[in-house]
Amino acid sequence: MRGGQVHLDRRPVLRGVDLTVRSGEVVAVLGANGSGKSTLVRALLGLTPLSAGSTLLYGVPPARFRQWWRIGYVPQRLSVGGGVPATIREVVASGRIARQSRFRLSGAADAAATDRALEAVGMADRAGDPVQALSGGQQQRVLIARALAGEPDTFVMDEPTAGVDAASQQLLADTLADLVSQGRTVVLVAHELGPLEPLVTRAVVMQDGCVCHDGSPPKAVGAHALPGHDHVHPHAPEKPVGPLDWRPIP
Ligand SMILES: Nc1ncnc2c1ncn2[C@@H]1O[C@H](COP(=O)(O)OP(=O)(O)OP(=O)(O)O)[C@@H](O)[C@H]1O
Repeated sequence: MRGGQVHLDRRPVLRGVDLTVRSGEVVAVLGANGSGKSTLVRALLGLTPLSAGSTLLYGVPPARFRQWWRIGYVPQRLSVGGGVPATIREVVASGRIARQSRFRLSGAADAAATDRALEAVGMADRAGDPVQALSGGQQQRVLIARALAGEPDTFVMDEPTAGVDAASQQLLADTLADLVSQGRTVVLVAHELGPLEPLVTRAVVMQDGCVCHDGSPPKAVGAHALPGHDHVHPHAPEKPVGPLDWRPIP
């Protein structure tokens, strides 16, 4: 992206962003609520139109880009079934569509990739269940599996671990670590990196529609020590008081 600007409701939401993601990088897009993280990744992919500047996917403007199988996008918001009754397996298998054509419909390779993706998110035993019956975190795992099934070169994931339990977060981290070791590229939006933290090679921090930091990821602090971090944790435990908090005076 060069000089990328986005206006939503006539309000500037991206204010001139320059960002080049190179092959094999694992980029974490961090920042406070409303700083423009989701808008940035959507605009990078051409899903949200720019009001100024330009963006290229593998060197091609989104409107002319034809190799969509190379990109696996995991949106932030759920609506996996889109209101249409569908099983988990059907949604995950739809991740193969960009690889299919009028001349080559679904085959054995598609079924195998769908099976691997279901396995990777721990959903193989529920493949026949309707997606509508799943919790938010489970639906998020289905969206991740859909992207995995497409076997893309680049994953663009908007808060892939939001609402996802710790075991599934670790499963995702292990799967991504494998893919990264094979040279895949990852761009992920996150509030908390959690188990994904060791994978991250570069942090891009958004603040009020601008990139305010682009470089090495913070060490072992998640997003909390970064500028612009001010989001609220409604369920954050109170600091313990009493005997547990007691420390000897040196
Ligand atoms: N469809 C829309 N119309 C108008 N304003 C929007 C729209 N979508 C997002 N915005 C505004 O754009 C700004 C950036 O939103 P965005 O979702 O990109 O932020 P974010 O950093 O991803 O936030 P969060 O961490 O809460 O997901 C916010 O102020 C938001 O209110």
